Amino acid sequence: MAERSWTFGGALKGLFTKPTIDETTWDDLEVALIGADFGPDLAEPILEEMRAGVERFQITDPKDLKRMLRESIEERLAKYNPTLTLSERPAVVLVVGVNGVGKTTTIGKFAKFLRGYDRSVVVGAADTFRAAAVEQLATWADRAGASIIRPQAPGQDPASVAYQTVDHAMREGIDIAIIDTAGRLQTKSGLMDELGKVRRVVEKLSPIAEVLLVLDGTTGQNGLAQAEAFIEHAGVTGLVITKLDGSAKGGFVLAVQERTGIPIKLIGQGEGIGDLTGFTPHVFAASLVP
Ligand SMILES: Nc1nc2c(ncn2[C@@H]2O[C@H](COP(=O)(O)OP(=O)(O)OP(=O)(O)O)[C@@H](O)[C@H]2O)c(=O)[nH]1
Repeated sequence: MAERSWTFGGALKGLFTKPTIDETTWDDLEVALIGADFGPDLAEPILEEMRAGVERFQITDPKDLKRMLRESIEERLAKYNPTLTLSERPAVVLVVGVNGVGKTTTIGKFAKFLRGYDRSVVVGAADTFRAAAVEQLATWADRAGASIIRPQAPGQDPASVAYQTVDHAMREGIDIAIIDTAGRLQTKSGLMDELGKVRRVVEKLSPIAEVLLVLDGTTGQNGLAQAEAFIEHAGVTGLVITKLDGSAKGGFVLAVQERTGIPIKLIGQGEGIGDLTGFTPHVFAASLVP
């Protein structure tokens, strides 16, 4: 991840190469933070903290300010625990989020990621209304070396597919069951009812280990507004931020964690099957402020 290019790093470059810290430093830093989608709620306190630090430690070298910024971001990112809880057997993972954010791709990448740790995986295609979605998921499962439970007929009750997936995992001794869910229904309450039913039915067999909400990192704060219903109703335990490859919006990662109080657990950085990593605040902060 460290070798990825982050536009935010570029935005800060000119800033930290000036010979000394002056009044323009603060304007430039504010513009850079807002531009990188930290949002005003975070940009303000970070700026204040940096100003106070510069004063207190009599810092004049922009390089020292840069180090202080990186440390502050890391500390803020590390406030939540990014560890996935997958010790149950099977560990049931529900993946939720609106369509188009990269949910299917993430499930494929996640299955591959887990296979890399020698965990067996079954994915459940509980987004049953779109045949194309089932096929797309099947392709990813195949590439990842995971098995798949599909609906027997289009439009089959998503909860029954989810049930069959967990049941299959239990019978076959499969370590992880990842369940894809619908991202859009006619109404928000319909969607939440459906998710609620999936949960109840699955929980008859096994506790749910993780509910991962997938968010598109390029849509920033807007994307978060779209996902509000999931946060309120779906019992989300972790966030997955996708499409961060080459994104200028890396600050969104910190903003979304602070706004929701839900830890980031996975980061998607490309369309390839290997382009998913766990979330490591130290590495991420170093990528944001290189
Ligand atoms: N650059 C980049 N593209 C991604 C990433 N994750 C997903 N995508 C792309 O985003 C698009 C949508 O991804 P899907 O996985 O189909 O999204 P979805 O949420 O399942 O959407 P539906 O299939 O419409 O429900 C695809 O073109 C993916 O290749 C990522 O981390 N980086």
